[in-house]
Amino acid sequence: MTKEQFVVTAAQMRDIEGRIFAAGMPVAALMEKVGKLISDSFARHWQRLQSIIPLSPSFQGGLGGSHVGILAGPGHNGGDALVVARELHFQGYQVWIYQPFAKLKELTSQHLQYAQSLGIPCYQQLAELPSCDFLIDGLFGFGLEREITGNIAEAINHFNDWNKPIFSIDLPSGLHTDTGEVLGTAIRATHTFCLGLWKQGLLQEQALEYIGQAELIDFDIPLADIHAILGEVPKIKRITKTTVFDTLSLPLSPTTHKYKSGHLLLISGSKRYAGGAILTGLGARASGVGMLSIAVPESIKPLLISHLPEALIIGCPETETGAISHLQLPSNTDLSSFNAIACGPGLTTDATPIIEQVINSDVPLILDADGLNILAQLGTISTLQKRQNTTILTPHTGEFHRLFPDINYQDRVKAVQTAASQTGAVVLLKGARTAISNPEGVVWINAESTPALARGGSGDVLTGLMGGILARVVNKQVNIEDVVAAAAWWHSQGGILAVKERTELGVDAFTLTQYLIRVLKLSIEDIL
Ligand SMILES: NC(=O)C1=CN([C@@H]2O[C@H](COP(=O)(O)OP(=O)(O)OC[C@H]3O[C@@H](n4cnc5c(N)ncnc54)[C@H](O)[C@@H]3O)[C@@H](O)[C@H]2O)[C@@H](O)CC1
Ligand SMILES: [K+]
Repeated sequence: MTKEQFVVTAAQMRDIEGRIFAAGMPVAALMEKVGKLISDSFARHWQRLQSIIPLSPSFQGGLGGSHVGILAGPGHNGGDALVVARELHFQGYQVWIYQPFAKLKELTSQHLQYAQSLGIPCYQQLAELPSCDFLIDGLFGFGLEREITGNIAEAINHFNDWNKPIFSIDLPSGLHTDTGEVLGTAIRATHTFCLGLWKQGLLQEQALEYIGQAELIDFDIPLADIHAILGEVPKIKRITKTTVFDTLSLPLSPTTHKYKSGHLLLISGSKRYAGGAILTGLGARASGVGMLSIAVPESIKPLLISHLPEALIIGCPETETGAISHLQLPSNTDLSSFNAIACGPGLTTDATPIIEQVINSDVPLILDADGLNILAQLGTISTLQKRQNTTILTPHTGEFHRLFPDINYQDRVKAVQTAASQTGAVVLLKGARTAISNPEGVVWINAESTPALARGGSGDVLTGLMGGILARVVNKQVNIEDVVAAAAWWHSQGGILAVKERTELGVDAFTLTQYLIRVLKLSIEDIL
């Protein structure tokens, strides 16, 4: 595993840190190292930002004219900030410190004393602090243990109102390290320098409006110490490019043939929602699946053929409302002919018999959209107990609530873990930070995405893409949650690339399908 994949709580980080100190690393030396890494990273951002944001009227250009406000708290987060203050001072920035606390930890107090001896102005009263071009927030890190109130809360709100770039050290002060909840009030950072390992709270949706652009500052925590606390196979992980490429099974074997590259059956679409079937098909196309069959109502078969000439389109008898009434597979074919089935987009809830049929089959199955709505009507847990083979559920929040009305989804990580353990399925809960859990509670979080994907049809593309990957690799001893994670990552990276080229408004679901192979190509080039 790479450092980028680990996710820790405050307690775990403290234990990991404790091992490093017990092994002989001096606390002060580590703080020094971290402070230097932060100031270097800040300097890189400063170079970029000074050219694009309006600076204070007194700004003269050059480091000396750039006013940096350092917000220093009472603990070691404040200590980090004070090391940064000293480093930036020596690099030539004009630095001011805001430090409103009466009592500081020993090391923090020493750094403050030295900074003051260098002539760096230090203010305890907010009103005395001059206006700054940038702020560095070291008020609280993972040691925040209760709500922020009084003059500190007022100061945080005041800094947020300044509308200047704020660089938070470790995490924006005021966020709960594990849940991302705002404890009273919190700094709205434009950048967050997360120290050492990703804190769980930074991957929670409720934190997103506060963390801005987040980056990991790697300060060389030994892997042995991480594994000693998180276990050999950590429970909660962040999806990265490396994990995805381990799962995609590339390059192809030179002797492969189409059936070795998987056969996927998509069951999707209705007369009313024909587009869902097309988008699911185009998502599956990008997966490189060897054989693609798509079951749709007979009346939309010509439309599907025109969009996906490579696929076998199976026209099925339809209900009066234009939904598939029952599957009519070609002769010599039954459901066991397929490596995977993905089912749901555009079906309408009139397709109940189809869902019952695929649930009763012994084939790896993805249920999405109306597939999930029908499952909820049938009774989620009792119905899935009948399943022998892999099941993947891909709800958005509304569908999740219909499937699992008793599970509180405020803490999304806990919610997917509970849903997966109750059903035996792998559950993916869609959102700005999609979370995926297997029944044993192993969780993947997709930490990079774009709000541009919050559009109709985007989920259909994901279902097709995931179905195709599943069919390709399901017989290759992969973990099912890794397949789901690979699809989620690929889908959102496609969206991110599309935003770069077309803006956030330019990523309709069809356009997204056109970016999937492009982003894969760029990622492969990046890895090689
Ligand atoms: N984990 C590591 O290995 C490293 C951690 N470092 C830094 O150390 C930080 C953690 O340091 P600490 O444990 O000292 O914790 P913090 O610096 O996050 O803050 C703890 C202090 O704040 C006080 N406090 C907590 N909640 C408060 C509230 N609501 N209102 C007022 N005061 C409150 C506590 O009494 C304590 O004095 C990290 O976030 C990081 O910045 C780095 O120095 C180097 C390496
Ligand atoms: K902070």
